[in-house]
Amino acid sequence: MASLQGPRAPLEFGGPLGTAALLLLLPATMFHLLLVARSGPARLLGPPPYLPGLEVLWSPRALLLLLTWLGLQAALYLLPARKVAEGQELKDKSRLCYPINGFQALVLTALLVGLGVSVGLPLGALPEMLLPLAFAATITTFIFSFLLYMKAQVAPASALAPGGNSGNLIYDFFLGRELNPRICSFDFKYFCELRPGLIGWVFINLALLVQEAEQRGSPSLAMWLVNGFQLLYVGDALWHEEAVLTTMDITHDGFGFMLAFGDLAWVPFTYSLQAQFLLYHPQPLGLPMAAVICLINAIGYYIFRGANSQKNTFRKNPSDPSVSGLETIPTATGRQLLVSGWWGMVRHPNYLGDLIMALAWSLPCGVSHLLPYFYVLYFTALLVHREARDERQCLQKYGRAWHEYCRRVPYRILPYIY
Ligand SMILES: NC(=O)C1=CN([C@@H]2O[C@H](COP(=O)(O)OP(=O)(O)OC[C@H]3O[C@@H](n4cnc5c(N)ncnc54)[C@H](OP(=O)(O)O)[C@@H]3O)[C@@H](O)[C@H]2O)C=CC1
Ligand SMILES: CC(C)CCC[C@@H](C)[C@H]1CC=C2C3=C(CC[C@@]21C)[C@@]1(C)CC[C@H](O)C(C)(C)[C@@H]1CC3
Repeated sequence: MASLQGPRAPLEFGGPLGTAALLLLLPATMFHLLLVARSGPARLLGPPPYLPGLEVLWSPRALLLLLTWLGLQAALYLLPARKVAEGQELKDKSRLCYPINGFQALVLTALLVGLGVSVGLPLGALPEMLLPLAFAATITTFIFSFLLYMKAQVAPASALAPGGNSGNLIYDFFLGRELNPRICSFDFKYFCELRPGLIGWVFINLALLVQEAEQRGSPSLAMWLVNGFQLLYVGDALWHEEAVLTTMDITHDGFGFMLAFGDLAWVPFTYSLQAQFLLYHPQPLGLPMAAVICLINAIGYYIFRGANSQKNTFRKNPSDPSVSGLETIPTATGRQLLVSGWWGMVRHPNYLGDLIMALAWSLPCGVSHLLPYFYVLYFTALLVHREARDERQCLQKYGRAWHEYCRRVPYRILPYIY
């Protein structure tokens, strides 16, 4: 099939071969982590304790639970929103509308789960279902991505993403062809990015905490910290939901296997790894160390939130008093680049804050195992790769002004180091 994207569009993730490998590697890694977290030695780099058969992985009950969860989150998405936000301008100069009711969905889900628990819903039984749930989520995302691929076949050219339309089936299936696949006003990518997986992650964490309390009388301090930090992260993402409309995922990437699997399977089942590890490998944690870890998380959050809010405010209204005094570089597009404040420190201060928080989420698990640090390692690789992708796109968008920005702010993520 002929290439549908420009002849100069570079292939990402190692092209068709790299993406074919990732189609297998990502689910395999997720299952490896789930199996190893509950094994005695919990060795990240060792073999899994056993290879589960279909009788362990396949459960109609788990599939039903997953579909009920997706249905519930979709229903909450469709509830009246406190605000409807406009997305970035599209190729055809139009803008899409998005409901801002993610935080409301989190609160309503908490109320519904609370109600369920009060009438006997066994939340503490969820950890035992993680393997079949992850399997159901994997199958569902393969089918979902296939449907998204088929839907893109009939989408107009203006609705296609800049990447993901190379003409190679595997590559395009992985990256995603359509930028904003929708049925009526229901936006699949926006829905998946922030709702079922992210909210599912905090409820899996909560179930692990409840199970720990059932096994040992009360949740450990380490489990409280991991739950608290990650709830703050998810609550923050939903509170600032509108900001996701300017991320690369929404404005640039198509919706295919990478994001569908990432949002619906990878996030809930691997981002809850620290809490999974703690349930099977309790770790002592004293108050002074807990205080230090809280401080690290607070510093990370302060940088992450400060940097993201500064850029979002500036992009929405450059004359807002909180950003109007900052130094900027003009670009040929009419947009400006911040060159002081957080964005004058490094070119991705928000990544730095996110990485500091990632470390704080792993530290409560002690230093006896590498496994709970998987998130820090994976996230560093993801953000370094993401930074390089963003850098390429910014260079294309801003040309000489971007070179000037790089000259004035030479470090990417970590001052004086990288
Ligand atoms: N937990 C997780 O798994 C993940 C979390 N994240 C987090 O998501 C958040 C969003 O990340 P992401 O979408 O990658 O990227 P950013 O929010 O960093 O956005 C990058 C864009 O910001 C704009 N920009 C860059 N430099 C400047 C500047 N100096 N002044 C003004 N605008 C600038 C450019 O777009 P333009 O000029 O067009 O506005 C650029 O394309 C981050 O906090 C990240 O840590 C990301 C991935 C995974
Ligand atoms: C499976 C692959 C290895 C890659 C999948 C990547 C996805 C898991 C991530 C891509 C960008 C993400 C973002 C968030 C979660 C992870 C994914 C989907 C985010 C919603 C987390 C919360 C933050 O506050 C945010 C800024 C809203 C994030 C946006 C990007």
